Amino acid sequence: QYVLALPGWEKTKLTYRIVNYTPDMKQADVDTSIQKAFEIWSAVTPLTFSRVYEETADFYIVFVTGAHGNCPRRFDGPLGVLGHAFPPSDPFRGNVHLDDDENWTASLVQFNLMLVATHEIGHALGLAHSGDPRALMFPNYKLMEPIDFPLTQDDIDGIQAIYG
Ligand SMILES: O=C1CC=C(NS(=O)(=O)c2ccc(-c3ccccc3)cc2)CC1=O
Ligand SMILES: [Zn+2]
Repeated sequence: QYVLALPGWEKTKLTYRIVNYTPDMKQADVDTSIQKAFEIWSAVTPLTFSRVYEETADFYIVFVTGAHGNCPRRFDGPLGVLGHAFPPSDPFRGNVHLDDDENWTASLVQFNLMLVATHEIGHALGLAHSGDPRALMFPNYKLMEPIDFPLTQDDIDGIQAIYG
């Protein structure tokens, strides 16, 4: 009986750690933005995400710039790529890196952390980019109105194809 290599995580109870903070925002706003980003995905999947503080976690939210640690990818200074994350099939899975050469906000001013974090967490859960310009997994950042943007059906179809 072969084990199906699911493109997603093999468990539904997942944990995340906020490793460091950006100087652009109040720490409480970072906490809230990240929590909401995870909630968006847990609302449409059987997945749950709980925050841990010291021990190992499934997801690490890290603010970094340029070349960072042993990460195979590097950032490009202000603008350009805002973040990157690794799919569940990748040995770096769970790492969600945000480019701290960007200006991070909790408002409509770019770049809204919750928006970008939701996109990157979508990747970390196994989603690729979407062709739907309204989708959260669309490759280009654009501010969504209103700020409590809903997932599009395209995003929901994508994540439910993996976690059903
Ligand atoms: O794998 C990649 C490669 C390039 C990326 N570009 S980005 O960091 O500028 C980015 C682009 C779009 C978004 C986004 C799109 C729709 C809604 C919310 C965010 C977030 C980040 C993001 C990414 O995850
Ligand atoms: Zn990285």
